[in-house]
Amino acid sequence: MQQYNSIKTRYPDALLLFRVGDFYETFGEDAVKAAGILDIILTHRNNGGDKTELAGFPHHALNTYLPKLVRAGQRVAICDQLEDPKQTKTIVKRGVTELVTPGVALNDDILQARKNNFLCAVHFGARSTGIALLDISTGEFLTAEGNTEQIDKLLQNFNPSEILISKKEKNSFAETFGRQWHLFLLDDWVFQEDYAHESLNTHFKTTSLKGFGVDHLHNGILASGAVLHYLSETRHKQLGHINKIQRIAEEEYIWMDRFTIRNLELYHSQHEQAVTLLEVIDKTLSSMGSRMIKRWLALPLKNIAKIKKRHEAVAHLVQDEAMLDKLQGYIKKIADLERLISKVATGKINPRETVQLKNSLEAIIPIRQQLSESSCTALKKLSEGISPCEALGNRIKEMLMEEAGTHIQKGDTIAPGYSEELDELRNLATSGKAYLDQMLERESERTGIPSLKIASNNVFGYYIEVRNTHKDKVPEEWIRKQTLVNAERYITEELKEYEVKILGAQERILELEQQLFGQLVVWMREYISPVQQNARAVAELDCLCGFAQLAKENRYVAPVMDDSTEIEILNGRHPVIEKQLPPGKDYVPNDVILNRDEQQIIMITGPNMSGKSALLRQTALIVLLAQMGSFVPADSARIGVVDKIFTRVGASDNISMGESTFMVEMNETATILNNLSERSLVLLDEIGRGTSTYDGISIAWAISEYLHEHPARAKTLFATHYHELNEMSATFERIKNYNVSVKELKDKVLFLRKLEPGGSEHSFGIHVAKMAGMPQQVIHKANKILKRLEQSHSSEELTEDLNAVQNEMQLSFFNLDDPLLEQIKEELVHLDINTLTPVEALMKLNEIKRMLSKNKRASS
Ligand SMILES: Nc1ncnc2c1ncn2[C@@H]1O[C@H](COP(=O)(O)OP(=O)(O)OP(=O)(O)O)[C@@H](O)[C@H]1O
Repeated sequence: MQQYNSIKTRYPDALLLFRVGDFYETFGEDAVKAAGILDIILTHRNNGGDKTELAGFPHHALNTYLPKLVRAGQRVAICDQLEDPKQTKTIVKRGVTELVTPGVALNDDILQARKNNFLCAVHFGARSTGIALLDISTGEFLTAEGNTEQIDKLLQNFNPSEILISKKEKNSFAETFGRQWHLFLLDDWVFQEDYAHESLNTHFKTTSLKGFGVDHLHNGILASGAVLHYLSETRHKQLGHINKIQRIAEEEYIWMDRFTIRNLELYHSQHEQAVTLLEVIDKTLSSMGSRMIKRWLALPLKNIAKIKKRHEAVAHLVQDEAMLDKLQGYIKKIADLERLISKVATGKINPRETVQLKNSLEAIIPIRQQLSESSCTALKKLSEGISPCEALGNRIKEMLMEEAGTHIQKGDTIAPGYSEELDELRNLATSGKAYLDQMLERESERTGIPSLKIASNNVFGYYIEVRNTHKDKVPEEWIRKQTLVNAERYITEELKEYEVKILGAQERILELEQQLFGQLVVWMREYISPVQQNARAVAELDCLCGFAQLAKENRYVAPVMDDSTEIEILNGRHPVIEKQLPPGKDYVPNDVILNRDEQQIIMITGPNMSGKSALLRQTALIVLLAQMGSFVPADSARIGVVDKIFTRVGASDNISMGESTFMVEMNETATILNNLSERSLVLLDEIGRGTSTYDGISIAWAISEYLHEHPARAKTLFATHYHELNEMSATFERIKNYNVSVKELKDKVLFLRKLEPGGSEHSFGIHVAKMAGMPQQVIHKANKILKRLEQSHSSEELTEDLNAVQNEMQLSFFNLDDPLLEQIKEELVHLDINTLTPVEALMKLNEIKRMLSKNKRASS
């Protein structure tokens, strides 16, 4: 216990698995935790009068229990015996050999094959925030810095399993990025410039970080240094596979903030059962491809040439079915090269995995051949990134048995013919049987005992067994060892000698096999870089083949990309909803045309459930798919490259942040309006519905007007219940009205789901309530109230009011004498100070401050 306590004090925040003989034991609080998580028995032992809790499991079950502990959020320190207990008379030396944490895991049972497992560090600087992300299982090491919104988006995209921050930043982190993350706090001194540079340069064996293009990222480097610090803290020393650090070049990818990522349900869904875009489009066959497609989805391209290259490859694969089949056949045979080569670096690869590595490299050779012969330049280019690593494959083939197992200690790993010494020893060990048979025959003849038997057991090794009837014929020199009911067992000098030889040979075989395998693994480290490169090429090819497969299965077409600012989608469909319609129901396709000169804002009205949201989302998803390099669900699509996609859904709940839903809605919309660009695509779904009707209409109107008048002329789809907004098209030339058509039957509504020019007259909310099975009385009453309301304040009156206001006071960006003053006045005039909470007041103040600083920037 003394030894245990001294080790435990060094790992106070980890659960310590303490190896005792064949068991891993946990004690005290750790035991209580482990017993709860693992559902194993909690016992007590008397520790000098004190009762200590105890729970343990057999050492060979580590791979079963360790993942459970880590998934439950535990950091687990594995404390092993560092010497052979047989060789020591005192207490066995023990030490922690690995600290496994949610973000630092190499064990296949903890990792998910088709997902990256990122460890992250975040550092708040004075002007920007730095982030570093590392997947130790693949060797990817990324860094970036930016404002908190950008960092937030990266956190959403990369979804790290563990985040390192300095102790003093704990609260600011939670306030800025939420409390859902698994944090680990580091001492403040870890985030120091000298220390970070030194750690990184020592690790990469460089003198400066210039070569990686990250040397200007001051805060990013601090975060990256913290990541490396944590790796050494967790006893990870062999990290040759982490051979570069890359900047996440955000400016190369479409900007989507976290609301958009969430609203579009790209890879997380808001409801448990809902299907995400990723689930529909991921047709990759390898884990490497699956991890890459997630990255492509998180970071869709803006560079037309790069996008076109992907489209070109997909088009080729769609056309050449035979090639697609062949390539996918080879991809299926390739194991997770990226993770296998990481295991080479960390020394954790086993013989079976090494053979898998060789077989995967063999499957790559025909891929390279196919690609290099292709007439498609994009595919041909991909072949150049593949290196056959023939020497590596050959060496493994020469050294290892094809059916080598997972445990080197079990032997049968090194192929015959590789080592003369090994072959001789094996001969000796296997020729034993014949030798024994010979001896048996000889002794039987000599003694005249017909039923002699040679066998062995753990107690006294090899023995000769003689049945009682022949006991008297046993020669004198045989030594009796055991008496059974019907027989006696003897050993002889010859048998003893033989045994020593055989056992010695077996021991030496194991030793030699381990030694040779160890040498092979060290030698393989030379190949880390080319194998990683191969892994990337296979992943990319897998994604492209997946896109081709997706296109073929779902009738997707190649989008035409250009650098105009127009979007023209003909008969576009929603990629996810179309897959979920019940049999016999077809998705109704629709055209969406947006541009900056004529049809900048489409105002879509239509009853609940008619398909407004679906139309908005499908437009964003089609753009996203196109810019990821995929074909799109439409008859045709021409897309001027988009640089930002914003989506906002009215009254989305965000109670966890402690803000009112309407406040959140307004905050989110404000972010959009402050970040518009000429290439932005804005989707507003029922913005304004989180408040009273008149408030809602007014806000929706003002937002639409702002978008229309803003010099960026961002392309916008605005779905709304407020048919009053249709009046805007009369005044604002680039706002066009459309409605999602329905057919009104006697007392029900038929959804036609076709987008048609023109507004709609009412909202049909009550029809939907009826469809939902609301009791008759409620429907009846609702209809009555609606009639009364319509009479007392008709929508025409409301529209007239709005128009009057419009004439009185047109929002303008340039015409007002002092637009800033006007804006601030607008902000404040409707405020009721008495009902304002302090937080709301602060936010208001912040908004005004932002206006001022924006104005200052614009004028300078
Ligand atoms: N074009 C379409 N073809 C076939 N089914 C569709 C289509 N568009 C939508 N749907 C179906 O209708 C359902 C409702 O669509 P959606 O949520 O877009 O309606 P909405 O008009 O936004 O409704 P609300 O105003 O209540 O939010 C979808 O879940 C989908 O099943």
